[in-house]
Amino acid sequence: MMAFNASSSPVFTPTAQVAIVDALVEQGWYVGQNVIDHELCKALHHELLHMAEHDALEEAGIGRGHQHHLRKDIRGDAIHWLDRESEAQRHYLNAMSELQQSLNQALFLGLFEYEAHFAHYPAGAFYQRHLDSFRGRANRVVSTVCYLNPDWPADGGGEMVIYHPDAPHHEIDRVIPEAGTFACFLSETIPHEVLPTHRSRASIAGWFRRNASLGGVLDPAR
Ligand SMILES: O=C(O)CCC(=O)C(=O)O
Ligand SMILES: [Fe+2]
Repeated sequence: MMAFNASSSPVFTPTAQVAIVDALVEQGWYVGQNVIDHELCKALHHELLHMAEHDALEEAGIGRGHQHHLRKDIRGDAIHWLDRESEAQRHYLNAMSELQQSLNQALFLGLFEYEAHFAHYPAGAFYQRHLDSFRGRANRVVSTVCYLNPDWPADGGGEMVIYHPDAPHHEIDRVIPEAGTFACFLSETIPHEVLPTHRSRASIAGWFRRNASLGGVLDPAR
């Protein structure tokens, strides 16, 4: 696995963290290009491709717990949950902890933990329009996506479409999954989808969560 030197550079560009918080307050979503350190993206991309080549990814499903099932007609990615097993993962997760603190200070969201998985969409895969959290479930509060693909071609497909919270068919942005791009949005209100990709597409999807207690049963982390 590619060694990654964490002492090299900060994960976020200095202004990004402030811009993310401001955008979430103002409009509920944020997209920035060249925001995540390129060397880090390269190391994380390498790690994901290595797992994809060695059958170390699991097919992603929908629903949690007993309701979890595969639906290739809804989402076609394969995933691996981040587990701090590499320096690159630890560096990324540490930056997300910092972002969590900024979000809590500015938005009083009471974010409690962060979970994230690598996602690999093979050519032809997509993820239909969805919300990452259901209103009132209070589990996933803020979603993040970090893209890992260098030199994504104009005809590569695989864009993430962000829709208006009050008009779920009204497109408000289309995000090219280029390495360095970071997206962040409120999980309960922002509908989004991944358009069919024409080539192998790599990303890290993550969620800041609140600790939701459901009738005394703690909502499982995943
Ligand atoms: O990869 C993306 O652009 C978004 C993925 C997504 O919506 C999800 O995993 O919930
Ligand atoms: Fe999503």
